[in-house]
Amino acid sequence: MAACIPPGSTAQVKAIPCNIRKEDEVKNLMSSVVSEFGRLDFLVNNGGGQFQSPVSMLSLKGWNAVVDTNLNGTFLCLREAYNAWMAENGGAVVNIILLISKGRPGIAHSAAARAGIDNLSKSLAVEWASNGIRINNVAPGSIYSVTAAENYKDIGDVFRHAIPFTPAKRNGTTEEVSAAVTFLLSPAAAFITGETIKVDGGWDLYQVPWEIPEHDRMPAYNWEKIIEEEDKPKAKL
Ligand SMILES: CCCCCCCCC/C=C/C(=O)SCCNC(=O)CCNC(=O)[C@H](O)C(C)(C)COP(=O)(O)OP(=O)(O)OC[C@H]1O[C@@H](n2cnc3c(N)ncnc32)[C@H](O)[C@@H]1OP(=O)(O)O
Ligand SMILES: NC(=O)C1=CN([C@@H]2O[C@H](COP(=O)(O)OP(=O)(O)OC[C@H]3O[C@@H](n4cnc5c(N)ncnc54)[C@H](OP(=O)(O)O)[C@@H]3O)[C@@H](O)[C@H]2O)C=CC1
Repeated sequence: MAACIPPGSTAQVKAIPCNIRKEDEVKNLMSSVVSEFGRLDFLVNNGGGQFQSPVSMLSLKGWNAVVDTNLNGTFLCLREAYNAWMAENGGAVVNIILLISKGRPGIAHSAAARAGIDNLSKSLAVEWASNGIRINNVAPGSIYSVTAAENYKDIGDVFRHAIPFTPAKRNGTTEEVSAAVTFLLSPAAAFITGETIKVDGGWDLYQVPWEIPEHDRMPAYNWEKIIEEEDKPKAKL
């Protein structure tokens, strides 16, 4: 990242290790930023992820790991950024979530956690408005990155698989996500809070990439049969 800073710029980059699941590490991260740079104007909650699994196969430990990372980690970062700086001085926050409007079969644990973040953002957009804090979400579609591809290599090429489900017929880029994040943090979004921007090439409006096997396990509602059952003599207790 430091190598990307143009010569002559006053921008600085500093890495501070932090596991967002650890309360003390999150507290240290936020207070270190304030003591090092004197302010904390923006927070982007980007850390997150999941593994693919049908819910029926999920252990509680696996569910907890994903909820802890995505929902609890975001909560801790929000609360500590507020305590360390934003309560007194305002700020702008962007949470990176998932496309969730149609559920996310296959990664339901993460979708549930991200839906929690989506709703948390709406609550905080109101709770923290008088502190001068705006909070929004970005929901990426299928965005190719070397690190994400490496994470899913065991279950096939998920990024190639996503292309037919994306009206734009391609994956997005990390720069296209950053553009939306930068907009939401900027004064250009001064009147936007509690909102989610999808950066998905139209994915969310299109199909859900989940095959439902043919089945007849959902019988139609049958009025006559219900009346018949109700007319039968009931057992006396
Ligand atoms: C439709 C198709 C969509 C396919 C998916 C397509 C998604 C595309 C859109 C989204 C893209 C992205 O998000 S890109 C982001 C890419 N990066 C990531 O996703 C990072 C993923 N990794 C993580 O965040 C973390 O490792 C995380 C998953 C939260 C687990 O945290 P921990 O390290 O603490 O947990 P672990 O100790 O590894 O595991 C705890 C338990 O979790 C379960 N567990 C962990 N990894 C597992 C795995 N691969 N398969 C099964 N179960 C697993 C086991 O029960 C583990 O217990 P034991 O059995 O006892 O070990
Ligand atoms: N790529 C895509 O198509 C999509 C991505 N997203 C989301 O976008 C975000 C960025 O993902 P992407 O860049 O693609 O993939 P990456 O795997 O590169 O990014 C995930 C990041 O989260 C960090 N992270 C995970 N757990 C923790 C933790 N406990 N504490 C601190 N940091 C943590 C990882 O850190 P480290 O490298 O140190 O492990 C990594 O930098 C994630 O939230 C992801 O779920 C959402 C939809 C689609």
